[in-house]
Amino acid sequence: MSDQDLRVGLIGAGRMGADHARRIHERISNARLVAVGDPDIDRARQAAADTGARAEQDPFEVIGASDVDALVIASPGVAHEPLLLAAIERGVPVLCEKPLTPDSKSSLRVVEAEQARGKHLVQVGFMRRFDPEYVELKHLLDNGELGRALVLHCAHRNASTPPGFTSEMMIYDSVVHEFDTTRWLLGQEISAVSVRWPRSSAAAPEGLIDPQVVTIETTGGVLADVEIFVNCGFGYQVRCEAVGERGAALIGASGGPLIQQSGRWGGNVTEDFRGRFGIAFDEEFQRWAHAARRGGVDPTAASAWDGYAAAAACAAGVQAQATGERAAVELVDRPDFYS
Ligand SMILES: NC(=O)c1ccc[n+]([C@@H]2O[C@H](COP(=O)([O-])OP(=O)(O)OC[C@H]3O[C@@H](n4cnc5c(N)ncnc54)[C@H](O)[C@@H]3O)[C@@H](O)[C@H]2O)c1
Ligand SMILES: O[C@H]1[C@H](O)[C@@H](O)[C@H](O)[C@@H](O)[C@H]1O
Repeated sequence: MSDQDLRVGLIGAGRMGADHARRIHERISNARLVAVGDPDIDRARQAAADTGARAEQDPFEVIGASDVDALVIASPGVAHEPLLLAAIERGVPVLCEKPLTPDSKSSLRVVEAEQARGKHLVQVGFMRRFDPEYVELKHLLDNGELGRALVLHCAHRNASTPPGFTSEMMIYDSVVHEFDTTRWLLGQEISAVSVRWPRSSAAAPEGLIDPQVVTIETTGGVLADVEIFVNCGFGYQVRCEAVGERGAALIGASGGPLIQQSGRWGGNVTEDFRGRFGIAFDEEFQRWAHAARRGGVDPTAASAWDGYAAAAACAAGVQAQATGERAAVELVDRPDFYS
């Protein structure tokens, strides 16, 4: 620990926030956790325990604290907008968990507030951009080894959903990752979204149609299909196969080492995102801490604009889900500030 450390305030101390608290305390160099804010003070205390950080019930106390140099927001997506606007007003760098906000109008307000402040302060926690396999896939696409990309086949499976998880959340909380990876991998915007579904799994909670199949169209003429299955029961899987004119590449299909033991042959499936993307989260946070110590954001991470563009695709996805019709994505012109 040194006087030069980035002093981090964490907001939201649930599953993700508690994991980020440990990450900052144990693995991120030149950063230390100084405050944790959560309306559920017990959770704040639990996440702060053994880190030397204090716990606050009012998240805005953390945002306004003079000993906080930078913020991590890990409250639910519906709570992000007011927290982000307060952080931008204070002028501190913020790593906000995905989604930036659940809908495109509120995401646009965040983008406008950041522009008005005149400084890049917000980055969005689309951690797949830091996953070694995704990085390699992007490299293959960028250097043309697969030829021009034509199709992406994606599968996104969660073992189960927390209480209150809605059909819309399958889009703006889950498929939002594929909206971001599609834009990032291809360097193209999303132009339209369609959603269809097979018969629902008996394991789907009441009111949820699960799985669903989302089709993404891009401005460059690529099609991506996404199987989103959030109560698959067996674990966490995220796969992406890119098919190009001269080859195809698949990531996320291996389950680590091939094990033969006690009548069993095969690999492992991780329980949740913490196992599958642990390295990506660490890399994301280390680079963010480095940039935030200089008062800015990591240029390789998703910006507020990327968060807004993903939210606009989510809006089309939610509309397509409700109407059964293909929905076009409505996006404002990209300001020079984000070029
Ligand atoms: N990148 C990933 O793979 C990944 C994985 C899981 C969650 N997330 C994201 O992290 C965020 C949190 O998700 P989670 O699964 O930890 O949720 P969670 O429900 O487990 O925890 C959320 C916490 O935020 C607190 N909270 C609620 N309203 C708040 C407010 N206004 N201000 C501050 N705190 C508030 C709750 O009391 C709770 O402790 C979401 O944005 C989610 O999409 C990202
Ligand atoms: O909030 C979580 C998280 O973003 C996971 O990475 C994703 O797989 C889940 O579907 C989502 O609900």
